[in-house]
Amino acid sequence: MTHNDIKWQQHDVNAAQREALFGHQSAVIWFTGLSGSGKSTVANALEQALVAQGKHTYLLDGDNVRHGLCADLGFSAEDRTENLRRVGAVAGLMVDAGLLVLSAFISPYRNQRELVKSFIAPGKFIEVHIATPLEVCEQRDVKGLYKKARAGQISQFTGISDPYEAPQHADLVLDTSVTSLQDSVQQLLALLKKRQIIS
Ligand SMILES: Nc1ncnc2c1ncn2[C@@H]1O[C@H](COP(=O)(O)OS(=O)(=O)O)[C@@H](OP(=O)(O)O)[C@H]1O
Ligand SMILES: Nc1ncnc2c1ncn2[C@@H]1O[C@H](COP(=O)(O)OP(=O)(O)O)[C@@H](O)[C@H]1O
Repeated sequence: MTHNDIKWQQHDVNAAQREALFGHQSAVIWFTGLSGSGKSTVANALEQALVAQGKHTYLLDGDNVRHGLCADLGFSAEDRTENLRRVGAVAGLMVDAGLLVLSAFISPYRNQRELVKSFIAPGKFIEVHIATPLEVCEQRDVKGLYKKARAGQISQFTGISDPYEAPQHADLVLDTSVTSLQDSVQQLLALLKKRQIIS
């Protein structure tokens, strides 16, 4: 496929104007971690806190995106990369629209997270590692998937039969086995303020 015949269209309304209308910066708060680590729970609570402050948000969640935009994809390394490429592109558009985007994807490989970051304007990609230990995630087994993975009923399950490459330079690391949900949200709000994304 070649894009030589497709030219980028410049529009007159830009991201900075949309941000000004919303009264806050746009950014992506990218949660990465094992299944059951707490990505969705923390992202959901942060979104509630941001909306309560009048911020404009959208939460992209792996489980939900895989019902639509990425319904054709599985869990091979290639499919996960394509899943995250599409989500990265969508998140980039949402940032351009002026939104605070929260995302909850395992995103297990460093190069996949770098790919996502490449879609986002510089300084607007905040990586949050939900570093809850595997033993705790497995004990929680929110969806019964670890049990199935251990029984060999699910292949390529992250942490069991597929790798998880922890971020080396995350903007924030939260372990939900020792940090309360309320504390996680407070730490995230403080980080967004420090980065001057929200006031
Ligand atoms: N093989 C395998 N490995 C990991 N996870 C699996 C697998 N099969 C199904 N699931 C369920 O799919 C959810 C992960 O989807 P993601 O889109 O976040 O994964 S990825 O970023 O593309 O790796 C994940 O959701 P969370 O538990 O919310 O993380 C699982 O519920
Ligand atoms: N301090 C905490 N922070 C976030 N989640 C917690 C915490 N303590 C227990 N949990 C539980 O852990 C589970 C995390 O599941 P979930 O958010 O779906 O994880 P993920 O999206 O990473 O798969 C939920 O059942 C949640 O109630």
